[in-house]
Amino acid sequence: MDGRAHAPAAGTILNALANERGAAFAIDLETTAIVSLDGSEDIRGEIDGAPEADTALIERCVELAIEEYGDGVNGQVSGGFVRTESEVPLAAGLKSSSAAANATVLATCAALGVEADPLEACRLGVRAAREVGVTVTGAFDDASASMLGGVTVTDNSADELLANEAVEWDVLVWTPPERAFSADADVESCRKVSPIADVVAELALQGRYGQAMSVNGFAFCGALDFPTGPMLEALPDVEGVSLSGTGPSYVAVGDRHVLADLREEWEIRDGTTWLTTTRTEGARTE
Ligand SMILES: Nc1ncnc2c1ncn2[C@@H]1O[C@H](COP(=O)(O)OP(=O)(O)O)[C@@H](O)[C@H]1O
Ligand SMILES: O=C(O)C1=C[C@@H](OP(=O)(O)O)[C@@H](O)[C@H](O)C1
Repeated sequence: MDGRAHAPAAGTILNALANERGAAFAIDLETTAIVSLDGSEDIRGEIDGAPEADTALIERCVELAIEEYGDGVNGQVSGGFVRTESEVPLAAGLKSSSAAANATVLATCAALGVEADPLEACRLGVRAAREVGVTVTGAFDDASASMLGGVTVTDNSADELLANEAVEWDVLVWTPPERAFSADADVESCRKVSPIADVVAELALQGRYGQAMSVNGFAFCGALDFPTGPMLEALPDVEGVSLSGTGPSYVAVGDRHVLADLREEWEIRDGTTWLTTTRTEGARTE
């Protein structure tokens, strides 16, 4: 019993580490999960190109999805194999963990021959992320953007969707070579910027996403000690620019020509850039 699914990565509008409200947008770079289910005792995970990386998240996603949706298979399925392939690096602030969890839950459902409700499937992946400790708030903001596409604004304390809007933007992403695991982020420092995060949440709920992003970027570069230089290179010509998640990537949105010029500046530094777009379609089964 095999299944395959894809889920997009995402960029940040509001980091939820300050007050548990977050906002994110899906981008056109994706993670694929391939799941094979059988009657074996255990679930084995593999991450393409990252043999040392922790596979607990995707293994727990398969396990929870079998528990939740496996009724019809009458004990024929107890274990299996899951493999992810990703266009974005892990722990770079581009929500690879949310994309991997969504793709894995949907691929498991496909293997079981079940069509899951997208938000239910998304909350299952968030539960797995909490259980294996790869998240601070559960990151329902990132997970819902990846599952539904477009922009989402959420309350991660209740895994509640506050807004979801399809947007068509050009997007520039820069990922430096370093990695920053969300679970290691300085949460106490992020909580200090919660009055600013409240303003960002209001801007996001009014649909003023670009301004929200830029305010978020300055606040969280300060809280997490990332440079504001890449933001100042982008402003004032872009619509919005921010540190994405807990870093180290930055994302900018705006006119494609402006982003192409900005890419030349960001490319002077080490790392990788992508000139891409938002995704209005979220995760999907093949
Ligand atoms: N493509 C992937 N496949 C499987 N697990 C992944 C993948 N990407 C991330 N993860 C899991 O999520 C953890 C990193 O999560 P996090 O620090 O939130 O990074 P990100 O910003 O990329 O989501 C990894 O240690 C790994 O357990
Ligand atoms: O673990 C978490 O609760 C979160 C991690 C951050 O994202 P990254 O995983 O991209 O760093 C942040 O943007 C998000 O709002 C909440």
